[in-house]
Amino acid sequence: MSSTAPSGIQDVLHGGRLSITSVRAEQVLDSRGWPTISVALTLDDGSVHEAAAPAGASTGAFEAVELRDDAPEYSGRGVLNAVAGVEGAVAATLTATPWDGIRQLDDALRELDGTPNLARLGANAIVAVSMAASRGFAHLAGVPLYVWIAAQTGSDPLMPVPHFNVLNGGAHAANDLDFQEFMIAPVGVGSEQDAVRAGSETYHALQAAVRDQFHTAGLGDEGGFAPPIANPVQALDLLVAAIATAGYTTDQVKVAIDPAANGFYLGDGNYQVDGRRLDRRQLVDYYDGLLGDYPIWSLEDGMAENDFEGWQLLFERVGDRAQVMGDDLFVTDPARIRQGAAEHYANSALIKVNQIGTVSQTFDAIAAARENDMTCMVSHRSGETPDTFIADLVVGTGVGQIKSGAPARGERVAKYNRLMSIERSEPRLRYGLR
Ligand SMILES: C=C(OP(=O)(O)O)C(=O)O
Ligand SMILES: [Mg+2]
Repeated sequence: MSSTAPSGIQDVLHGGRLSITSVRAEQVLDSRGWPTISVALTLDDGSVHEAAAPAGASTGAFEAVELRDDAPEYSGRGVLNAVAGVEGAVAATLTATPWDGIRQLDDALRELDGTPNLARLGANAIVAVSMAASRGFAHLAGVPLYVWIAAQTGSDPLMPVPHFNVLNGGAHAANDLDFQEFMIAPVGVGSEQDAVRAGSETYHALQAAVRDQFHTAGLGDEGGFAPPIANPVQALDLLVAAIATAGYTTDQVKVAIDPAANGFYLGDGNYQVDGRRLDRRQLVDYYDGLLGDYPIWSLEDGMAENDFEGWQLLFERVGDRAQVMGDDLFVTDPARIRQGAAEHYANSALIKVNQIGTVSQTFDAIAAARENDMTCMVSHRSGETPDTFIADLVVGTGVGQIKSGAPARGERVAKYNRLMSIERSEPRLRYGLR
């Protein structure tokens, strides 16, 4: 544990039993304007702890599933059934007994749901309850959420490198760009403050270029620009030019991409990128070329979630030069991460709390990655709320990387602002990659 933790790790681990007196849930809107669920837990000391579920658009087939209403309202995407489940069965369970720890509470939620993928109560309902309960436990321990998370996971807190998604394509934008995310990562600056500044300055340099060249500043779901381009090379040229225009070198600010290859997988080992059909070997050649030509340090979901042969080819070719990361491949599932390590699919795992559904299983996913010398990046979803849980999660687990979209739009910057606030409150925390 870091020297930054308050005195007595046992106090943090066992701040007391969580006595929940009431559970409230409601339907609110996410950043795409679709309903999501927000939960508030009241404790016996009168304190209230809230959390809201995010929602993905390019979801993996093996994720825990959301519960959406089968009703005409909100095109069937309402969450009133999820709300009713939380205020009914979940509330009855949570208020029946005090809770010793988050794992005990999460296990009870899973048992109550009774399905492997949380389909009955909904992963959206359960994740919001689990995050709100974590805040309750941190409150009992009298420490910031990230300190409680560090104690739960035996981690050294670390300020992460933010990965700003500044050009959007795929399922997150209306353009013809097959690759979903083009991110800038200030790996070579000295602090979170400096990283946010680099992200903001590069974002604005890019904005000027996009306006100038395409006469538009239209945005994708994560706040990045979505100009009418189709070729990933054109996107990377824009990015590298913006980094230089903003006055940074590519040692200071590198690039990360999430092609989200499920979105352009044709099946049978074939993909379609910018109108060209590529088999898995040709796609690996293509990535290899991009890694040679551009300062790309991290490549997420380069292959489709079921193209295991493709993952092995990709990892063998570029795994010594780049972070090869599984998102839809691993879905924050400890068992899938372990299997991926054993089969040499990747050296990194993306971490999304709502993919697995509970906070304690998210800790398990990070532990599984660590056991196998894999890195992790904590991630938002494309549909978000101003909830900042993931900012504390990334600092507390000390994994050193986060992605939360563009450095613009309230639901994205809430996380970056929380990171800077943690850094201001604890300036001794180191910034950088793990
Ligand atoms: C954040 C992502 O998108 P979504 O939330 O739509 O799955 C992603 O694919 O990494
Ligand atoms: Mg992804």
